[in-house]
Amino acid sequence: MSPTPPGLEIRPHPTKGRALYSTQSFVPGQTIRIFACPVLLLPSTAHLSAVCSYCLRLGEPRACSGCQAVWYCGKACQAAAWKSTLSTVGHARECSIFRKQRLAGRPSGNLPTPVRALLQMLLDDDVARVVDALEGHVVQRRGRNEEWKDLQLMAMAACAYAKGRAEEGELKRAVELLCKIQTNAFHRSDADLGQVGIFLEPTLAMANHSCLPNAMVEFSTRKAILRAERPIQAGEEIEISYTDPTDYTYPLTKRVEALAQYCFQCACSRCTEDLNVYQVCAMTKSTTPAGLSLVPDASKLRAHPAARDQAQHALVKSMGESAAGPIEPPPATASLPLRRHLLRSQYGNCQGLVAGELWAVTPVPQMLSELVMYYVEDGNYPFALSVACLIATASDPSRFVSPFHPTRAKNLLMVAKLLSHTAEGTAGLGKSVKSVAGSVHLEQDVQDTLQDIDQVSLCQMLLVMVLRTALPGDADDGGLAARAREMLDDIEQLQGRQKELSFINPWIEDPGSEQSTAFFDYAVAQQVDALASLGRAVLHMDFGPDNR
Ligand SMILES: C[S@@+](CC[C@H](N)C(=O)[O-])C[C@H]1O[C@@H](n2cnc3c(N)ncnc32)[C@H](O)[C@@H]1O
Repeated sequence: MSPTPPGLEIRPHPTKGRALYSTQSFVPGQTIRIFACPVLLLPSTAHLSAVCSYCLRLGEPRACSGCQAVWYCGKACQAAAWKSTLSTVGHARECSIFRKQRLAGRPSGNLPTPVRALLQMLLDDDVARVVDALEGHVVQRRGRNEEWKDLQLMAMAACAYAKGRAEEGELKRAVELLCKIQTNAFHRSDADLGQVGIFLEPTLAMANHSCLPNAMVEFSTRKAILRAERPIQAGEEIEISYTDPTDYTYPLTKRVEALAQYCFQCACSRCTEDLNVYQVCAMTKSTTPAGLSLVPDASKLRAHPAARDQAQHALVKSMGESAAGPIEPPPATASLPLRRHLLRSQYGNCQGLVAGELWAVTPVPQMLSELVMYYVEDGNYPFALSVACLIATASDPSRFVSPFHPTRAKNLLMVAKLLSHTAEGTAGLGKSVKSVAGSVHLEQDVQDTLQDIDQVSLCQMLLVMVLRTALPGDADDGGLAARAREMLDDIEQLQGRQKELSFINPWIEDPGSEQSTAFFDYAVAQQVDALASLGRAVLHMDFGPDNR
């Protein structure tokens, strides 16, 4: 294994095997380490023709003319991917194999992701040796019949591709390598695209899991960036979440299910005491710098009744567990009326949570995101905006205490994007609200609120917040920050905003000053809160019990 980079140390842990420890302190949002030399980085099969196989950027990549099983966004990425490096296997080694298979009428573009990953290991002993040193839980996995059969089938397929026919010993080694890949590879996801591939780097693979993590992993092109989510002291273990890319707030049973593939039981206090999101939020000391959170007064978040009240806690537990099962995003091809119908029934399942103002309890935030998409597709931007504000104020800050959490940044950007639509003209606004709403008062309220708000300034300040919480360099790598920067550039071109800028610029320069804090509260926090209140009313009117 390569030497551990500075700032980090790998040491044995009394119960978790090895662990990653920090050798210095880190503040929330700070980059702990960038891992730019993965031993494995490839798109998942479902995304093969949608992202570049080298940089994993979304686009319209073109298939390699040799094998037609791998796609690149341009010549530079194709050339960079061709040769092996010290850490990764070059495409040259697999291309000839894929080409032969294609000529024999067996296209390789639909091989399962783990088979393609294992094939790379089998083609390069140096890379395989690095993976050999990792934990694979081979014995436990052998005891799980179905999983073991799948692993053997995939190993046979990879061996057949690599060598034609495998000896028993080779097959055994292939299965073991596959176990190690399954235990240590990350689902390479980003806030925008979800899971688009897998990423494996041996030092990062030493990070253990907690449902109360103090660090997070974000991906940008070929890099994984380990970032502090909470304050970390020198000597402390660095723990990340292994469950659903950016979400460790699922109900306990769902988390246990998700962690089964790693063959351990989590013993963090979220698990052992079955704490709900509000309890975790209440016990987390927040040190959010000014100008980063839509709920600057964290004591408001900590005071949620579900953090203290036993009856509310019981409600969160029973309703959260029972409602979390049925929430599935509607099929991409579903018509708007069908989506509306599905959302109605999901809203009905979540009624107890909604009535208790438990907006941060899974699956409510996921359902709210679906509702935003529904209103967007229906062209009703004001309603979409009001529900997005509800997510940004009543769901996200309680679920993810750190304002640097990528889900929070993603939803802030969503609010900003929707504001850019609603700000476009009050005529369009009136039309779109009226065409959908059933209540004259609510239509009027939404219109009045939006007309009272300086939507352009609000949008500008939210974009500045997105950039403040984004990864350094993200704007150059085409991530969320790139889009925020582009929108901000457009706003900065607008003429005649001297008066607004005389307030906004001092806030940008010194968000912590008394004047800036008061301005932020008035211009951002209160306005988003007002829209979020309308979001509650919109949902009640459109999806509530009277409308089913
Ligand atoms: C990606 S590896 C992490 C490094 C690992 N500890 C090692 O020694 O190689 C994942 C494995 O670490 C162990 N692990 C991770 N988080 C754990 C936790 N919270 N409690 C116990 N074991 C854990 C499990 O064996 C899991 O399959």
